[in-house]
Amino acid sequence: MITTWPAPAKLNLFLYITGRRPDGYHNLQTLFQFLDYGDTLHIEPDQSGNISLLTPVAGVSDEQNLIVRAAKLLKQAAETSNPLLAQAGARISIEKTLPMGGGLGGGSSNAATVLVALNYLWQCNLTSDELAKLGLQLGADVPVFVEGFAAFAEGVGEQLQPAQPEEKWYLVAHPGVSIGTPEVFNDPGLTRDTPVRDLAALLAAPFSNDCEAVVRKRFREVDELVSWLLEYAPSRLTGTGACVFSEFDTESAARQVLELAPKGVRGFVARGVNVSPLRRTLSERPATA
Ligand SMILES: C[C@@](CO)(OP(=O)(O)O)[C@H](O)COP(=O)(O)OP(=O)(O)OC[C@H]1O[C@@H](n2ccc(N)nc2=O)[C@H](O)[C@@H]1O
Ligand SMILES: Nc1ncnc2c1ncn2[C@@H]1O[C@H](COP(=O)(O)OP(=O)(O)O)[C@@H](O)[C@H]1O
Repeated sequence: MITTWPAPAKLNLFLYITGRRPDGYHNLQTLFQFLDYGDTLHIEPDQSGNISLLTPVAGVSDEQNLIVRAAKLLKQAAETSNPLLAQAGARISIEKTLPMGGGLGGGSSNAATVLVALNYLWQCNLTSDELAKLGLQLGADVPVFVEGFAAFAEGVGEQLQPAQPEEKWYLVAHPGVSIGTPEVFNDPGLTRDTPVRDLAALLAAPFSNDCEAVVRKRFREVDELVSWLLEYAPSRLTGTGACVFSEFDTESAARQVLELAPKGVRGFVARGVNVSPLRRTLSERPATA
């Protein structure tokens, strides 16, 4: 039977870089919230022993695709305690809506959805925390998508504590450029020494993103988009970009600004949600597949 699962986007409502680890990764303090908007995966479990992706993603080979890598990783991990899972297979297709390299976490969200969905469909019985730990091998953002609650994150993004930011409406705008995460983290001009603060202090201060200055400097398109949006609402970069978001109290206020968007700017309006659409979908399914 084909089953359908959401892979939502995330926003980094704030993002501060507090240091660089010996392995080159950066320590962060960031506030994640999900959007009620994203990709959709269709997954048909079978007994073929194979993982097939029926809809290749442009520019990403199947071996590199986080969808396929997540399915193989789960199968390998679950087989060690249940050899019957050697027969487990799946046919997966994706309706890709989220821009790649957009700072919306699309690839990480795809991986998390595959982990959560196949854990359910194959009845692997891994806990969310075990799945999140597996997911971290695929990307720093995967654990928050697996757990599925809005969270304050530290470490490289894997130390999570639940948070309840206000669920605002967002206009998310894409300036038409793709930005690789490593490109931003390798920039010599990046602020890497923001002092560590506790969550209460961070919530009380104006929210900002330490990546924004270098991204605006490197990409004129992002710089112009932020300047334009700031005329209407509080606006900033998500993750390492390229997307920029503006916050509004109502959907109609966000839509009014989207209608005025300059040529070349694509965008959408979505609600911020503290329980991810993936978690909601899972909780609505029968206890066993
Ligand atoms: C910084 C964030 C904020 O959400 O940016 P976005 O990618 O969403 O824009 C994420 O944590 C990114 O997570 P993710 O996209 O999964 O990154 P990964 O694949 O783990 O790492 C890609 C590369 O970025 C750098 N990197 C990533 C995360 C981190 N905390 N420090 C780093 O220095 C490393 O060079 C790494 O090789
Ligand atoms: N299923 C997938 N969807 C999107 N990107 C993927 C996927 N699998 C691997 N990738 C790779 O991950 C990179 C980051 O993509 P994405 O997560 O969408 O951006 P970001 O981390 O900026 O939010 C892409 O440029 C692509 O090379």
